[in-house]
Amino acid sequence: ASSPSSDAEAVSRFQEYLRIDTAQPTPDYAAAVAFLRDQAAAVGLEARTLEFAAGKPLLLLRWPGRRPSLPSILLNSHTDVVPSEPKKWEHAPLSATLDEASGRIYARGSQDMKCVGMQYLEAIRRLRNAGFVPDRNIYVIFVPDEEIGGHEGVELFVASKEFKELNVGLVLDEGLASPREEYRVFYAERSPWWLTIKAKGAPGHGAKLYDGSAMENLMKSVEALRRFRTAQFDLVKSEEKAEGDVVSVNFAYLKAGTPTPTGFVMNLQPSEAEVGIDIRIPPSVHTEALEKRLAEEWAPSSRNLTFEFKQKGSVLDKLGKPAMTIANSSNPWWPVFEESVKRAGGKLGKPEIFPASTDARYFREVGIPAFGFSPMANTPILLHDHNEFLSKDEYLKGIGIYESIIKALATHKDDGIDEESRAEL
Ligand SMILES: CSCC[C@H](NC(C)=O)C(=O)O
Ligand SMILES: [Zn+2]
Ligand SMILES: [Zn+2]
Repeated sequence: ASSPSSDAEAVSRFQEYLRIDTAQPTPDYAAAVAFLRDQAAAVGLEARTLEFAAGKPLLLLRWPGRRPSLPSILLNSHTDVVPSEPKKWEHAPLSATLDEASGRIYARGSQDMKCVGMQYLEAIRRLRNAGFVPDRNIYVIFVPDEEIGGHEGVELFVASKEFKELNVGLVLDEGLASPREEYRVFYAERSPWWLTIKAKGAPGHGAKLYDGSAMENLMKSVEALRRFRTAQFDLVKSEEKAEGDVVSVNFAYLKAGTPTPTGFVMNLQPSEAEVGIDIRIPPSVHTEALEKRLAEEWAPSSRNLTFEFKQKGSVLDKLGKPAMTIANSSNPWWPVFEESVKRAGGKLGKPEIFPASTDARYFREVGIPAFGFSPMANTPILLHDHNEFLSKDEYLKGIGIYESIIKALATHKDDGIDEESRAEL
């Protein structure tokens, strides 16, 4: 159970974690893992640091269950965060300032997703203090590199023998804050495509109108992609489709021109131009069809354009079907999860497709069910934004929610989850 003094301690542990600079592209993973190992020791969990890529540690914690042959629960969080523009924040993003008047804790990672990692540990601390012993093994992992695609983090972990030995039955990973009273829960996600389109073209005088300049070639692509973007966005605005059910297109950067020490040459049409694009594709959309449009319509070689994928995620399982976790009672884990949230006083919205990307896709791809969930209600969605914050009270409420979830998931019942194990007995 919580008390005012234990709550204050939990909040200051959260702030301590937030103050460790794990921003991409140079996250201090060593400091994060050292801090988390201390936390794990204090909670009484076994710890192993695994390193599937040099300098990118993955911390694996274990709370042994009474019946270790049962499928286990894996609680995932990533230790890295996205960079920030400190000057544009009200409180420095590494300060983890607790604004006394509003109760908000400002920090990069306060929503995405240092909150969740620490809430898992705090919930386990409370359950252990109350004498609870899980039936299943409970694993907690703190993983690197999620924000840059997870290739040297969870992608390698899922392929490892260490992972197979865990016999994972269900994964919990990150969700999103909810401005409403209902928590959001996610059963699938869109595929991430990060790509560059490069244009070449004839250089020339800035006063001359001519066809085939690099900028003209590129802007035609940008215009076509914008038309597609508008059509998709209109479906969301008219509430015909949810955010996770349309293709999103956003421009990350534009690069062109001939630089000078003070700016750019203005009367010279450049011979090269480039745009960076972030595209997210729902599981229901055929990526082959989109790739065809990319090659023929958005970046045709006939207009001197080339494209390159920087990230080309897929959300397909081994059979080539969209990797989705069933979020109804035909998946025996679902009612256990759903009821445990309710029991702790939480309300759950309708399960959704996550609009961005998470490491959960790597687990779903190998057939392991995964729910995306971050218990932050009554909170604006500020991940990757300036002034990311989470209120102290929501943070503490989330610990109680995880206490209930972990307790329920850890407990073996005759609910269909452990049919195979029962047959063995
Ligand atoms: C392509 S992996 C990047 C992961 C990141 N996840 C979140 C939740 O912000 C994203 O969607 O951009
Ligand atoms: Zn995240
Ligand atoms: Zn993120």
